[in-house]
Amino acid sequence: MDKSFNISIFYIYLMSIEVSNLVKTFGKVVALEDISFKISSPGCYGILGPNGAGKTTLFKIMSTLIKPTNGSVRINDYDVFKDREKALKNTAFLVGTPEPYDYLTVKEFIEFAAKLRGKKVDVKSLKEELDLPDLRSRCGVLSKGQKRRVYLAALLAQDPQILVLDEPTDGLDPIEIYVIKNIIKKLKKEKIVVFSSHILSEVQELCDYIIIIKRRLLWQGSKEKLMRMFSPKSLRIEFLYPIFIEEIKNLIGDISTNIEQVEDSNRTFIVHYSGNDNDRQKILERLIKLGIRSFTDNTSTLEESYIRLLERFDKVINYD
Ligand SMILES: Nc1ncnc2c1ncn2[C@@H]1O[C@H](COP(=O)(O)OP(=O)(O)OP(=O)(O)O)[C@@H](O)[C@H]1O
Repeated sequence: MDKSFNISIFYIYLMSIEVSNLVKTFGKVVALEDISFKISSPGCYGILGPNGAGKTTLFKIMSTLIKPTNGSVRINDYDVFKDREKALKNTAFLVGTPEPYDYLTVKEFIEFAAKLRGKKVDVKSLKEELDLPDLRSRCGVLSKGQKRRVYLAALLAQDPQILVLDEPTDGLDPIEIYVIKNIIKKLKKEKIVVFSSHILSEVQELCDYIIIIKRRLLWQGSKEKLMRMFSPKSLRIEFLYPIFIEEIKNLIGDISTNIEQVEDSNRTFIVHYSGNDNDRQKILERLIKLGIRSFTDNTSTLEESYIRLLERFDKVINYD
């Protein structure tokens, strides 16, 4: 068997993050309550949750910045507190707003980061990839977005297997966001990228797997499954002639979960249904009697599924 193939299997096999029964309290505030999940293959993993849900607390524990009240985090099968050096050797964190050292030049800072991990770095190719500022500039004079890119470049220079990025695009301009998104898309093919952002279109674009926390773990699973389970499907139907909503209700009221009239139109309606293909077919067969001009399947967004999931859990979980 090809030797490089063997090595790459071994490399992938080693990558893992295992969070077990994690609890963190700050006095009376319970930030994390019994969180467990395991990540063990390359991809982009979105950690989502509303403000104060515990995401940063989780990342801080993973990076050993703070200790948990209970539970453990293992990275590449090493406990991050008991075997810190081995656990974090191939892991890079961008948590909070870390900044490169003011008095080092961009090149010096990136080389310094690589040296810390005993790696050689091609700073010029990183400059191209991340559209970095002049390598001779002192980091202290850079803008916020430039500093973020330089810091990210320094993390990449360490060639980690796992990257934990807490809101890496927060406060950046659209071009900078575009650059960082492209880097993540590239990295996730071979590495584990754990990523958090409040911009759910970004998460939808980048992440394959979603973990939602709100103090407790509310969801873990593929993005597709989340969107399938928490977004009822809908059809946008345009009729040939003006229609009263009651006429539609009379025909499909037993199948549709909700019918909305599109603003300023008495011909276009959004018909929500369970997502079942048979129901979709029945809706169209029955409404054809009213004269359909066109119809499209409305695609739902991750944001809609996320909001729906939180609403559902808020009804059953008492967070007080
Ligand atoms: N050092 C601390 N002392 C006291 N309470 C804290 C501390 N750090 C976090 N908390 C509390 O723990 C909870 C979780 O905060 P955390 O910053 O982890 O949330 P988050 O999901 O990252 O929020 P955001 O999306 O707003 O960044 C909040 O109620 C917060 O007030």
